[in-house]
Amino acid sequence: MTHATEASSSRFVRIQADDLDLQLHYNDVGEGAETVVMLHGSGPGASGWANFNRNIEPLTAAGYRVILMDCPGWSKSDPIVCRGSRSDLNARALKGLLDALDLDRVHILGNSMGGHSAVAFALGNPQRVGKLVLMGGGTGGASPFVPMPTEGIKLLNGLYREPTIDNLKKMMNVFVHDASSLTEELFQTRLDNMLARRDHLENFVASLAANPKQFPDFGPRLHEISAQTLVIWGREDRFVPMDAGLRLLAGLPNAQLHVFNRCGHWAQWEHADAFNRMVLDFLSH
Ligand SMILES: O=C(O)CCC(=O)/C=C/C=C(\O)C(=O)O
Repeated sequence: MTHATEASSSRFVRIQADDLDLQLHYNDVGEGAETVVMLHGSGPGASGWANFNRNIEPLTAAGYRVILMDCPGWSKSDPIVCRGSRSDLNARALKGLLDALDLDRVHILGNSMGGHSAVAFALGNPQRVGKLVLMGGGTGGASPFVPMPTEGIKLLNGLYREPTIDNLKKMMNVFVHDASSLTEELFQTRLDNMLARRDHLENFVASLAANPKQFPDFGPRLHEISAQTLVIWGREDRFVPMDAGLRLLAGLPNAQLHVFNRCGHWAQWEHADAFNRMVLDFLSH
């Protein structure tokens, strides 16, 4: 079997859905009767491939088709200033992508902003959702325990305003529990991704100025989602605190929660092997 690369799986599609008319970039890997869509987080330079490079192959090897959607305003997707709910904007973009690909029903795995967007999609399109996996995200809203914005989000916003290698390292050191796992190569790749699209960086800052609360609190509506949901969190998450995972567990009728010890905001990367086994088990039962 040949391994897919970012380049070999790179695709573009024009979506025209409601008031959205833009070009989206996505990666399409593997073949299978069931499809898992992966939605990345909101950091500068993030993309589906950057967030999930340790998770694609185990899923495709198990027989799933994996679609990595780059949200509007990230990577090779079109730029946008978001003045309303970014969770809902991404959900509309996902609906446009699934319509274009003729996919009726998919599982959705979302990281941070991707989790918020997966929940927004499930609320608007319940019949199109198989199972949900939410890591470090799923709803906005205040933490009862941790001052907000959190340390990680402050660093993330600072990096958007001043995209330097020093600010990138400060942010990434807070991403993970064990910063010794971060390599110079990883920093450089992420820096290159960021600086390749200064329009995305500027638009994110403009979006925050237009609406500081880009990710609404879905708490009051979580009970509407009947999809089986696996919520995964890092105990040392300094971006979106673990109590958000408890709010999801309390609100989603069919949710279970797994908390990794010694883990920051990137559970799918920091604990990739255990994460992949857990997701495969969850999807197949
Ligand atoms: O503000 C929030 O609730 C979401 C923050 C978020 O999505 C951060 C994600 C960061 C990454 O995963 C990344 O940049 O790779």
